[in-house]
Amino acid sequence: MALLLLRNRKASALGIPRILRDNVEPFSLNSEKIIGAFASVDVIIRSYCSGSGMKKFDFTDLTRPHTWYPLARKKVRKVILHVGPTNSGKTHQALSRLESSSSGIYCGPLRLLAWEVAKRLNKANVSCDLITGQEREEVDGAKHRAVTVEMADVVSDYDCAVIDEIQMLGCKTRGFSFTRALLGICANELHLCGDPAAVPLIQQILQVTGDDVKVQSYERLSPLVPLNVPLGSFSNIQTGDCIVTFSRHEIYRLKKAIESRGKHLCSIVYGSLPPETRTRQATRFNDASSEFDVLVASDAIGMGLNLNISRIIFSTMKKFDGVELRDLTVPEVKQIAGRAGRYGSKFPVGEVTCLDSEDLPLLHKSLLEPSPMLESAGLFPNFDLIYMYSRLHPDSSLYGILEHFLENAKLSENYFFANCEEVLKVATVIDQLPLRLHEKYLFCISPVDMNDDISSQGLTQFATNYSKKGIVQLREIFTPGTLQVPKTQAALRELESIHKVLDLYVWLSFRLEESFPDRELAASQKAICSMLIEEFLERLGWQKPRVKKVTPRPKLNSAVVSRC
Ligand SMILES: Nc1ncnc2c1ncn2[C@@H]1O[C@H](COP(=O)(O)OP(=O)(O)OP(=O)(O)O)[C@@H](O)[C@H]1O
Ligand SMILES: [Mg+2]
Repeated sequence: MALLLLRNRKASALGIPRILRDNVEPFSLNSEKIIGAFASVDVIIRSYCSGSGMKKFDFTDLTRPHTWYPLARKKVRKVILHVGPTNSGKTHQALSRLESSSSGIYCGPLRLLAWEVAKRLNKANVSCDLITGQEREEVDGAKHRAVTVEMADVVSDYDCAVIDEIQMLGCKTRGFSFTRALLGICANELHLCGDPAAVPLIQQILQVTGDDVKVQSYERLSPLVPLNVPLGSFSNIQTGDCIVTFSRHEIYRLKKAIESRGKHLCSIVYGSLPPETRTRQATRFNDASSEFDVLVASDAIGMGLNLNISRIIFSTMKKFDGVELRDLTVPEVKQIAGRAGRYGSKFPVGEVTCLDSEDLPLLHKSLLEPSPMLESAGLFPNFDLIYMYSRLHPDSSLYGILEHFLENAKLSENYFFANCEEVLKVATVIDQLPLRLHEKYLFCISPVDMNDDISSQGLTQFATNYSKKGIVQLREIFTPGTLQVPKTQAALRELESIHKVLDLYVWLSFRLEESFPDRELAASQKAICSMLIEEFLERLGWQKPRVKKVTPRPKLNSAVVSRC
């Protein structure tokens, strides 16, 4: 096994799932900025706590979050809400405006969407950087950037900004990053794309900012037809079908069941596949000349993506949400179904059905119902507030500070406090280490999956080594040259986890550059992981007994593996 596991396995029992995972950047942790910001924060604290006119400042008062972003508040932003059903051209319209702007930023919920946008802008000769928690692809002279929403920049001035899938501000875990982008981005024009269910809440939130808000409504560009007959049997699968399920085990089972009939080959997309593997699988499905003409996917395809899907088939209408097996919600059904028959794809009409007839009534009902109106948006204190609070309570652990915020935070009715259960779990581990507050905070918001043993051990090992030596060599936790094509599902799962640890190293290397010096090695090992996973996917299931016409891709070279 490539990872040298922790001696103390206790840490792995602390599960940190995916909450504030995709790198929240409410505070840029680069040393110069930290010192500068801390100095100004100290001035604020002194001014509140010194002298006879001392006034007690309540740092847990989060009722006026729009005041956290003074740069954005200097402008009256022209906010355009592009709302309508899926596949109605909302994002397209906002991107057209972004393309013609003198400078701009696109913020999306998925790396895949940010990639798509950077590609589109660069193709249109508008130089555009791609910035996600783990990637920085900078283009010379670029004045535009496509980012994942957690990387939204609230300290620069843009001509135009786009926040895609804005209804996600109601998401319990990631919502606060959308709120931060909504309140904090400083731009002349701010385009928000999403579900009409978010309109009243956004209008209410922006009442206090003084922005000029307009709503532009859209209709679906091509029809989406709910079918009255279920798929019934896999022998009815056709080219362009996408079958949706929510467990990894089911995805592999369905791929095998479809391919064993000898008519179709399946690409697969699910959340824990490395993002680059997901992109290649989706691209291969989209490519009309590829033999991979069917897609088996989880709801990882559910947001904003443009795929060549003719028919969505729900293999189930239930999903395990970490607590219980529940029915899919109306927005989930609409989002997923909305991937069929995208305008401009080779399928002008989209269809949607279920595998079993008993699921059809819920599908039909969900497609007819409007999404429930959003009532509040996520909020989380930025690092400045946490730091200020810590200065007044110097003995508090990060866990203690966060817990205090959680219990005492005062919010207006438009907001809810982000679910930070998972961050608290990391804080209990990190608080054991002799680290400064901002370092602890950084590890707490890193993209670690503490539900995953290997991933959580990776984080603990990185933080422990960092606290002891100030430098973390990748080789201390990872032995290059030991990666292999997985032969079993368990080995595949392990390789996916190793990919997550390498991804975490790369994430940390962008924030603690000198202390995590092996970014290139980690990135190259990550690439090898995804190639090996793809190798596994290709070997899996039934293969047509003839020469395959597959798009050339780098062959796995064992010499490369052992050299790295
Ligand atoms: N005016 C247009 N001209 C050409 N293509 C368009 C136009 N409007 C939309 N499209 C294309 O139609 C497809 C769907 O558009 P878009 O992605 O903007 O929809 P959307 O409303 O954002 O959907 P979703 O809610 O699923 O994100 C895209 O491939 C887009 O490029
Ligand atoms: Mg869109």
